[in-house]
Amino acid sequence: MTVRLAGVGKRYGRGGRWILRDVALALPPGGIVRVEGANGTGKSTLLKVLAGVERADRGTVEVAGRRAYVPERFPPALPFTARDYLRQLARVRGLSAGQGRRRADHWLERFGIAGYADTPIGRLSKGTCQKVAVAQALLAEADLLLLDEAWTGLDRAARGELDAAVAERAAAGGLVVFVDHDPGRLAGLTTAGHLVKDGTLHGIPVAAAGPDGPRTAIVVRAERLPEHLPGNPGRTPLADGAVRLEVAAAHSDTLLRRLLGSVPPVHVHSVAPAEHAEGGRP
Ligand SMILES: Nc1ncnc2c1ncn2[C@@H]1O[C@H](COP(=O)(O)OP(=O)(O)OP(=O)(O)O)[C@@H](O)[C@H]1O
Repeated sequence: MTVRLAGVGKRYGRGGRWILRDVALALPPGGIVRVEGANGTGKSTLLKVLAGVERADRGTVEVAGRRAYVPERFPPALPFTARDYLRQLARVRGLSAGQGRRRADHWLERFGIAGYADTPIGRLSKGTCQKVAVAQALLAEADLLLLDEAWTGLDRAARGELDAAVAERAAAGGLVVFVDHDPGRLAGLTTAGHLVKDGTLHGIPVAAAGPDGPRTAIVVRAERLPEHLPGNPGRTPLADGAVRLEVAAAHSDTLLRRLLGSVPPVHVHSVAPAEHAEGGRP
């Protein structure tokens, strides 16, 4: 398990109201978990406890591995440029200077903000600042990624990138726990859901991409395919050297985005519903 909570209670200040009263939670690696609930019920509090930025007042909190967290409110007036901030954070997380540089540049590029890399964070627009907040968490490649309304304020392209990044993290064995008020967020990718109510968690159904649901086949040709791909597609080598990837349709957009952004490049030959795909279904 990446996360195991038992009997967790949290209140702010001695004698304060118990926000979380009795939370039990066990989450294995490789999942995407939705946390929902009405305003003020304790969703952010739960994520803070998971992130280790707030301590539980009772119960046990076990988290295996490295954590990264996008808080609901990102402190915007930091005395760094976006690039320096990301590099600093990478260093704090134990990455080498070279790795930090590469990952900072990678995420600045993916979120379309490389042009703002040398701008002090305090002068960035709200949405650009949010992209930096998201990038600092993603560059850690953490075992537990916590996203508190991380999509808020992002433009459409960045929301898609974040969706893809979440799918990639889960495909690589990471656990992602997110709070978002959009009920459709990561629909089809989410593996479990919990409602926070009256200080406890209640399991809720999620529209997971079932093994019997629609699938998409993508035929590609590449010198080298990335090891981890969103949705863990099945890979079938074809006679002409191409590879047929088959994935749950809900993952196909994120998989395509990942393939199109791959280095070395991946050439996409066809995309089709699996039953009509080139090469047929195995
Ligand atoms: N630092 C704090 N000090 C005191 N009370 C706090 C603090 N942070 C949160 N609270 C209170 O704890 C309760 C739960 O807040 P929390 O932010 O966890 O809820 P939420 O479900 O994430 O809400 P929202 O959907 O509005 O973001 C609220 O009543 C809030 O006022």
